[in-house]
Parts: sequence; C-alpha cells; structure tokens
Amino acid sequence: VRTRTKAAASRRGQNLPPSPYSWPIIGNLPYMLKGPHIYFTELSRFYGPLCSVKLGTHLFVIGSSPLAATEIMRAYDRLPTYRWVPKAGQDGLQDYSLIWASECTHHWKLLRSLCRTELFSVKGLDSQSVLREKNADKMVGFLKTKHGKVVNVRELMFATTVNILGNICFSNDFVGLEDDGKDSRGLKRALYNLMKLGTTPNIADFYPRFEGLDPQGLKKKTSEAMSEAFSVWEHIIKERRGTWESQKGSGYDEHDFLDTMIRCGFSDLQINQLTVELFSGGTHSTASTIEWALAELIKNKESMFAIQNELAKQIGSTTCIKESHVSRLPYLHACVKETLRLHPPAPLLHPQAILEGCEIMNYTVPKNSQMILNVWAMGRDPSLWEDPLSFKPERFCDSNVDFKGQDFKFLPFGVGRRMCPGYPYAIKQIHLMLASLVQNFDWFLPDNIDLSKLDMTENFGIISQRKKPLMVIPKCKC
Ligand code: HEM
Repeated sequence: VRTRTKAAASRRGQNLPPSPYSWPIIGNLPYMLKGPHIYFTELSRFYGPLCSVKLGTHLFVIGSSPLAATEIMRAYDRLPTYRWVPKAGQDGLQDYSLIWASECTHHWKLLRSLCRTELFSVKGLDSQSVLREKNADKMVGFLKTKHGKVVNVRELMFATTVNILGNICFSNDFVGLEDDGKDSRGLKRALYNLMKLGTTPNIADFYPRFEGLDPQGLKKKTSEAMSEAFSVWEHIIKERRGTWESQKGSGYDEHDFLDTMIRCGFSDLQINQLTVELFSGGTHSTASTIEWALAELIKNKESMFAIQNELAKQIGSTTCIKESHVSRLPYLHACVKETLRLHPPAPLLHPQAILEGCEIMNYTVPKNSQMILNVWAMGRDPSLWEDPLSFKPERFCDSNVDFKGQDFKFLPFGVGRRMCPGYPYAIKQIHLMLASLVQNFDWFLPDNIDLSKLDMTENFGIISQRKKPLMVIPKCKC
C-alpha cells in the first residue's frame, strides 16, 4: 500500500490528519471491503489516533483514542454539525425520524423525550419487567423442548427481542420462536432487509453526482421494507384508533406505547417510522450481544464457572430469575461489559459532518469533513486495556468504568446528544436473558467439538455480528 504521510499532507499547505495514499476517484473505498472498522483500526495503529481517509469524494476523519473522542465531542458542542444520513434512508419521512434526523430538530427532541419518559424511564422500565420476564420464561420453556438438539441462538434471541418490543409497543407477539423459516407476518424479513440495506455500501453516498439517483435500488428497497413492516401492524393501529374514538371522554386507560403515540397525536406514518426505528435499533443489537456473550462464556470455561457459581449462590438453581435479582450479580454485569468491549454492535459511531473547519489534536479538519469514532478500535487498544483480545470480565469487577458515555475508552452505546436512548432497556434485557440461559442449561457444540475451538469470526459489516450464527446444544440442568 502506497502511503502519504502527515509530512506529505503538510507539504500541500494543510496539516490534515495523516492518511494513506488515496486513489483518484475511488479514494480508499476498495480497502473498506475487509470491514470499515478493521481497516480504520489498522490505519490508526499506523498513523495514530486521528487519521483520515477519502471515500469517494468525501473526507472522513477517524478518531480512535479517548483523547481524539474528547476533542471531537468538544468540536460537536461548539460548532454546527449534521448527521450523515445514508441516501437509502432519505425519503419524505426523514422529518419524522429519530435515528436519521440529520439535525437535532424540534421533532427529534420530542421523540427523544417521549422515549426517555415513556419507554426508558425507571417507571417505564419497571412496568415492562413483567413482559421481559414472561418472554424469558417462554424462551427457557422452548429451549427445554430442544434438550440435546442443535439450536440457532441468534434466531431465538432475535425472535425473543422482537416479541418483547412487540408487546411493549403493540401488545402483540409478532414472531414464533421456532427457527423454521416461517415468518407469517413478514416482520423478521423486513427487519433483516432493513439491516442488510443499511449496511450495504451505496455509491450514491460517496459521489454527489449520483445523489438524485438510486443506482443500486437501495432507496427503493428500503422504502419497500418499511412498508412491509408497516403492513404487520397497520390493522392494529386502525383498530386501536377505533377504540380511542369509541371511548372518547370515558377515561381510556393506556395499555402500550401505541396508545401513548395516539394520545400524542401521531399520524400513522409517524407511528410507523418511530416503531420501525425502535425495532431496527433495538433488536439485532441486543440479540447479537446476547449471542456473543453466550459464545464467549462457552469458549471461556473459567468465566462460565464463575457466572454459574454466582447464580447458584445468589439465586439458587430452582428459583426463576427475575429482574429484581440482577443487582445481586456483579459478575454477570462484568461479563456483559466485557462482551460489549470486544464486540460492540455499533463498532463505528455514526458520522457527523462538521460544517466549519476546525483544529482537532493539532490537525486541521476541513469544513464538511465527516467525523467517525472507532469504538471497536478503542475496545481492543493494548494501551488502554491489558491483554485486550482476551475475554476477562474480571477487569470490570473492581472498576468504575461504565458504558454511560462518561468513559471515553468504552463507548458501546455512544456518547453525547445522539447516545443510544435505549441503553437502560437493552441492558435489562441482556442481563435477564443471559442469566436465564446460563442458569437453566449447560451448553455443548455439535459433533462433540471442543468448546475452546468455537469459531469467533466476525462479520465484516457496519453492524458487528458473528459471521456464523451460534449453533449450540442446550442440556437442561433440571
Ligand atoms: C446492545 C444494545 C444496543 C447498542 C450497543 C446500541 C448502540 C447504539 C449506539 C452506539 C447509538 C449511537 C450511534 C451514534 O452516535 O452514532 C445508538 C443510537 C440509537 N439507539 Fe441504540 N443500541 C442498543 C440498543 C437499543 C435499543 C434496545 C433501542 C430501542 C428499543 C435503541 C434505539 C436507538 C435509537 C433510537 C438510536 C438513535 C438515537 C439518536 O440518533 O438520537 N438502541 N444505539
């Protein structure tokens, strides 16, 4: 690889963050094939914690250290910025969007505040615990029927997370737990498609001349997947509006988040946009974290023993785990943090463009540069973590490092204004599901493969998942 160093950039009169050689027209796009977060991590190891790459016609500046993150966040606070929105996600509904709002508009603030107060507040979370516990019991019951048989953990976790959110939003189970390819209502397919489309590199994102076009048809397919999701709950919204209408004035009790949105005067399109975003943001990410955590525990026997001992000591083997037990399980908390350190579902925090030129870490960042934080690189940096590639939950046992956006070396849920609003909900769900899986079952690999040989290869995409779904055999302890 031909390289262009900081000195070369300076020669051109700009003290840009150092970057590799960039090919005419395509820039550094071809190297992204190995996985953007991996390519950016290699660059940061070579060029330092702030470097830049040209992707198509855009300059991306990548921060990969707590100091770079601090300076980038400071720049976000004092300068005008906007979130880079993939062209496939840009349609007439963007004004109603939470994830894809390019600026912190009035409507974005309203959506964040609605989520914060109704879904993710302490009161909201407490009122949902019965739903999460019911679904955890269902999952355990289902796995008991699979004693000794191979199970696709990703599919099961995905179905469970979809159903929990389905109950919170629409009082409805939308998918079955059986991994038999059946998806009668089409929601699984729509959500998988949205994830796939959201992570497919789009020529229109990198070259302004394609801006008005849709050369790969990604925008059209995204809009079709949105409509497919809408068709799953369209009739529920219609019926519920009817109920509201008929009970006007007689003090109707709200049952779920749909009622809240109707009370707030949301149109059907607004309801669809917000719920699709909650499902897309909240299901794959949570399911993938549980899948990685179980895989790490299966591979690392000592950690599995430690968590099993903690559960046996604090809760016992016959008591069904409730959310109220989880605070007694510090090793479980450490295992989840360690999983998020090694396998953050969002390895790169979404780019925001800085509209004015600025100085970051003594480099000149030109106006309109897209800024990215490489959370994946920071989680594996040997200068920040001892033995960073090993799964060692103990590192979090006597430490105050947390994922709430204050510790810049550990940002699985992001940081600042656009930090994940759903993190308290996600964490509750991950703790409960993982504890239930470990308490009730011993886990084996098919064909008696040695557990330490479990393949941990990652999928190279914008969302970090295991390359192959975790296929394992549960053996019921009871
Ligand atoms: C392990 C689980 C999860 C992880 C690791 C995660 C991670 C993230 C991250 C890193 C961001 C910020 C992206 C950025 O700044 O570039 C984000 C944003 C977001 N997340 Fe999550 N998330 C998780 C679960 C959830 C859940 C359960 C929900 C809702 C049910 C949710 C809804 C959202 C939404 C709506 C945003 C956009 C916020 C905005 O732009 O204002 N996430 N998430």
